Amino acid sequence: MHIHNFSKQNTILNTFVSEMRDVSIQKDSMRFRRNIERIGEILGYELSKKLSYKPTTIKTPLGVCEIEKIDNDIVLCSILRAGVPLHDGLLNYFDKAENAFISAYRHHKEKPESFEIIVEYLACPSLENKTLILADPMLATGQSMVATFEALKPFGTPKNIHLVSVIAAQEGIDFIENHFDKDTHLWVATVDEKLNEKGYIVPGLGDAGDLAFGEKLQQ
Ligand SMILES: O=P(O)(O)OC[C@H]1O[C@H](OP(=O)(O)OP(=O)(O)O)[C@H](O)[C@@H]1O
Ligand SMILES: O=c1cc[nH]c(=O)[nH]1
Ligand SMILES: [Mg+2]
Repeated sequence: MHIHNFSKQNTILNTFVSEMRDVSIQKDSMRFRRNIERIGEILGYELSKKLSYKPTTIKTPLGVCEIEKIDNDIVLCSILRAGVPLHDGLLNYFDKAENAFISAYRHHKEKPESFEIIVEYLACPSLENKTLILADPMLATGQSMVATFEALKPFGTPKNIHLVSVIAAQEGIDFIENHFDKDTHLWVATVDEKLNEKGYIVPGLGDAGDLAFGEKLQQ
């Protein structure tokens, strides 16, 4: 897997991530969602450098010019709920992309540290020979990403796959590397060192879905 971790470069991306982490700022849910969206825009721009391009002739009022334009059929798939603002950011740039949505949530069994991933809702176009961008801001254990990928398999085989996250745990990256093809790209704003006993990323930011959309009752 090709891992693109942008945290070592000094850019405004780190400011957006820091606002999402900061307990004195992150409770402003509009800013939290907007920061995920802005990160989606930046990572979308970065991943566009790995797409295929073809020369296109553009007619202006004064003449013609040759411009290299994206040649990929993109399907943008995000994992509900926290994936929604990241989806919006990516769709701001890949405005012609087809879209897929999948629900994946942690169902806690008797103990808080034991959970399974429940996939229920799935709406997806054909993925055959397309470029799949799979977006979820948090890559913790990696189980949601892998469960999503498995659920998408009946929809066809994508030509290339790009995974987009805001914060990943190294453990989650190690897990998904065993399930995705080695040509897969992971675009991530930052990588954190560990997970706690409940599978939350440390230092991380807490529960991204709750911060973006409010707390939910446990199922
Ligand atoms: O890598 P994993 O260990 O699978 O964890 C990551 C998942 O956890 C979060 O979703 P969550 O289950 O909190 O759902 P929500 O977005 O509805 O809050 C996040 O958006 C990922 O989907
Ligand atoms: O740290 C984590 C792990 C999973 N989901 C989140 O929202 N945060
Ligand atoms: Mg959540």
